Amino acid sequence: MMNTLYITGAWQDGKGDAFDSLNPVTQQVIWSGQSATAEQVDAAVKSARQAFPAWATRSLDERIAVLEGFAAALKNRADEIARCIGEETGKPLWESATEVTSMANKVAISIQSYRERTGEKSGPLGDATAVLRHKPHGVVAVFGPYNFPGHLPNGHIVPGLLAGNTVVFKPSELTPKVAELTVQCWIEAGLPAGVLNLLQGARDTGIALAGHSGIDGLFFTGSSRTGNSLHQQFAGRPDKILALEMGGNNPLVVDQVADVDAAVYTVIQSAFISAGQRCTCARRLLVPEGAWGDAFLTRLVEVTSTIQVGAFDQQPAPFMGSVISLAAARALLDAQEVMLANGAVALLEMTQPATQSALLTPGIIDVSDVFDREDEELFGPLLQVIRYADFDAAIEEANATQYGLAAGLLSDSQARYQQFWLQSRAGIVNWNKQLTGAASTAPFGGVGASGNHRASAYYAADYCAYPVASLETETLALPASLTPGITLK
Ligand SMILES: NC(=O)C1=CN([C@@H]2O[C@H](COP(=O)(O)OP(=O)(O)OC[C@H]3O[C@@H](n4cnc5c(N)ncnc54)[C@H](O)[C@@H]3O)[C@@H](O)[C@H]2O)C=CC1
Ligand SMILES: O=C(O)CCC(=O)N[C@@H](CCC(=O)O)C(=O)O
Repeated sequence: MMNTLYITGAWQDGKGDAFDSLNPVTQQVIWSGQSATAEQVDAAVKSARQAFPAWATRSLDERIAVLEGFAAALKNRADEIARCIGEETGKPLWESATEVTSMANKVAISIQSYRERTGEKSGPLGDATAVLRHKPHGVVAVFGPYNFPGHLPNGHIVPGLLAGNTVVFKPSELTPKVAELTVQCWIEAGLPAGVLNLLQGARDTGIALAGHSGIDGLFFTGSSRTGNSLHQQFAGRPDKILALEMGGNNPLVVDQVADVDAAVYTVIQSAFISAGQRCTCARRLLVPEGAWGDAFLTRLVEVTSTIQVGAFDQQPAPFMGSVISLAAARALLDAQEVMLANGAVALLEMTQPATQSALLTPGIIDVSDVFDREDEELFGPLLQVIRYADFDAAIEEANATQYGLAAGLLSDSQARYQQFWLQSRAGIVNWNKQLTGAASTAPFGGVGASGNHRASAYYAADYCAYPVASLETETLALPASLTPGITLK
């Protein structure tokens, strides 16, 4: 147990509670360490503060060179990092590899976005020049979730550093090893000491970092519950920037389409990729009442029951790996049990083939007759079906959520899509495409309980810097005509 925190360019032991990271399928310990204490949180924030002026005043090209070095380090170690993601989260290797690619691609996309959204602009205004430039906030905390332990914190860290901020990174306590490897790549890229600091730990470490008076902002990806408590912690601090990317209870509406198998495939990609552990996953599938809807569901269940579930390195490769932990598996099974007790019908029951492994088989349950359905995100491979009488009712049901991250329609009718797009309240609205797999070249964020109007991905540049408007002229001179009431004698 050593060297798990990275502060002022040096690895050091955590002095707080000990914790382990487990392979969710085998329960083998793959990382052990101790969390940061409040003193170590303080040291990390001070380290970032000290490093800030020099990093912020480096030229953009110098910062870009370090970022490009980081992308190169990721590519050099791509197999090792993908393996680590697979081992720590349970994600199949093919999928973990795409996560590393997304991390490396984030660099070029962030540079383009920085130039386009927060670059420099100028033009004549009267006898002066009006200039728009952007400045970094200072020291920012980045909090990551476990489901994309590399890609999602990276989506805050890369644009944050590019803009000139220094960072204190607190990854999920369920994925400390991926975070450690990521920081090693930054070190290989030559990032100066103090510019990025790593604090390992769980909720208490997070609370200490979020409440530290020395941070200028916090960029968060995680659950709505944690995001809400951070928002409360930031109450009365309009001087600090808070970007919250949170969960969803995403609807996918199926209309009576011609290509049933294409619809089935798209539903599976939306609901069960990453074992249902994406914030964009479809949680509620809205299917028309009647014979066509019955036949569609029969086919969906038939194909879903053939989905291969297995360990991250199983060959041939599975489509779905495990959920993150035995505790998460238990909570999902309990939630299914409660819904079944409340009148839901299992079309395909989600099961746990082995009690000491977090592998779950995909489940589909019809909750149409459940009275007072809970509007909660169930973060796993459990899809809830709701039957609808007509298209207006489907849209009403789709919007019946406190969240507003993603919503989708599978339909052969453009007119229906236009209606759906106009009436949907969500930050991602797709037509005949899976809900998951959003592009980093587009903004990414939700409304309602899914976010606080600070979209990430391509728009992350916006919350990483603030605009400074200047009126400039090299010569200080009197105007041609003076304002009435002033006399210069
Ligand atoms: N909108 C988006 O971009 C995305 C949202 N998510 C959401 O993330 C969730 C899954 O990730 P989890 O790791 O379970 O999220 P989580 O909210 O449990 O944890 C996220 C981070 O916050 C920390 N944390 C937990 N409680 C805290 C507290 N009270 N104060 C400060 N920090 C605290 C955790 O240690 C972790 O680093 C899902 O709800 C999912 O929908 C995941 C990916 C993308
Ligand atoms: O952040 C980006 O660069 C683009 C958004 C993205 O990658 N979204 C993914 C993952 C979101 C999640 O964890 O759930 C997606 O839409 O599948």
